[in-house]
Amino acid sequence: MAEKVVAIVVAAGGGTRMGGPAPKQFLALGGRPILSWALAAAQAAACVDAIVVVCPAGWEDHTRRHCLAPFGLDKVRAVVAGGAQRQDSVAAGLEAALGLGAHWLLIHDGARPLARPELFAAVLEGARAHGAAIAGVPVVDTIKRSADGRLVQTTEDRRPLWRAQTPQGFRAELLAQALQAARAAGWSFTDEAGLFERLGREVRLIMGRADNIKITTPEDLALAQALLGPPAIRVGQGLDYHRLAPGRPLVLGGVRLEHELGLLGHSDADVLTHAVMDGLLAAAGLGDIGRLFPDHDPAHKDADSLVLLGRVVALLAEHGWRPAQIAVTLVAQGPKIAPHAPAMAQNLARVAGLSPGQVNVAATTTEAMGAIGRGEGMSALAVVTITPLEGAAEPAPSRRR
Ligand SMILES: Nc1ccn([C@@H]2O[C@H](COP(=O)(O)OP(=O)(O)OP(=O)(O)O)[C@@H](O)[C@H]2O)c(=O)n1
Ligand SMILES: C[C@](O)(CO)[C@H](O)COP(=O)(O)O
Repeated sequence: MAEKVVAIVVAAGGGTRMGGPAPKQFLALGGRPILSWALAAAQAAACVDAIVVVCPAGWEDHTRRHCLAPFGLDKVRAVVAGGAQRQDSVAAGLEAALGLGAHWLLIHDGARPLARPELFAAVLEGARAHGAAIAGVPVVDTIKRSADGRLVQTTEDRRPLWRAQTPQGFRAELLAQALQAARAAGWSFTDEAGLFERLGREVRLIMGRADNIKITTPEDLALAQALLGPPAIRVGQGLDYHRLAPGRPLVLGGVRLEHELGLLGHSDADVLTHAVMDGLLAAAGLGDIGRLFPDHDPAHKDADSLVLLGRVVALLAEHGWRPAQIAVTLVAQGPKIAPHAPAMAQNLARVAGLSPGQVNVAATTTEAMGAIGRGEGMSALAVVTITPLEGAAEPAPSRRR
């Protein structure tokens, strides 16, 4: 039977050097939590069989909802609470990993979002050969020593110096022994390899990459953002039709218009808002409103479509997206839409979290051609853009005011 490889992603630190509204691993980078990127790298590494996530105590639910659920991380088998020191967090992750039958461990910082999946494989290979291996990069700057942070004492020889990164790979039983020895002796280390060195064990260096940065300060966040490139924009199109019938209200963009006919449908049949919802769902790759709000579900009978739009916007947010711009055109022979278009745009903007300038409502007739021209119905076509949601960290359990 193949030996089991478990990645332990440690994300239980407080992020004190970063500051901010939540521990840094929950802050948004490119529209999604930093931790989710680190987990995605472990997930994408073919050599990793399972992942254990270590988060701050009290953040388990937040971690599951915001860092796991939206990202299809199906290798994650456990979310456990860490401790005050990194070592305690690794120990908590180790216990869960041993419970999963781990033979090999790859410890990775939840604060290193840009690690490449192939680095996991390279470190594992090094660990298999030597019992322990870590990613690292040679120091490239000239290194000065200063006792007081003002005056230089000496210039160090940088040639033997490396900057340690993660992943760090270990035979599981060796790491368990090392942690036990450290606990007994009261040793404390900023990385797991330090324990091995102290025990006189061999640790193999594997060439990492300079861009595998650990996000520690606000400057690192800006650098990581620059390395990721500009935020993605996605485009979606939505198209909807409804028949006109007597005895029905005519609601368009949440505005009720005086008209002898209204649109027929299971909900309030707000064709304009329906097209916008379909556009948003299409842009996020989340299907369409028929799938989300089936017309046989009594819960949606006569539903206010602006409320449904609110639910679509919330669903997008769960997947790390927010609306960026909405352009929607109503095709109707009458009544005259132009006087009401600003109020419709305002309604859509309010619910989508946009400013009115980011929403355009236009209308056209078919010059009396076809069914719509004969006043039998209306249609609407929306083109929308969405962008990654920034500041995805929700109000934090431990820092909620
Ligand atoms: N008690 C701790 C401390 C750190 N870590 C994790 O170890 C990684 C590297 O640590 P560091 O960058 O020092 O994170 P913080 O401890 O959060 O940062 P700070 O020292 O600024 O508070 C991070 O993913 C961090 O969440 C952890 O799991 N448990
Ligand atoms: C493990 C590590 O990321 C390797 O660079 C680093 O040692 C963590 O140290 P920190 O002092 O907790 O930032």
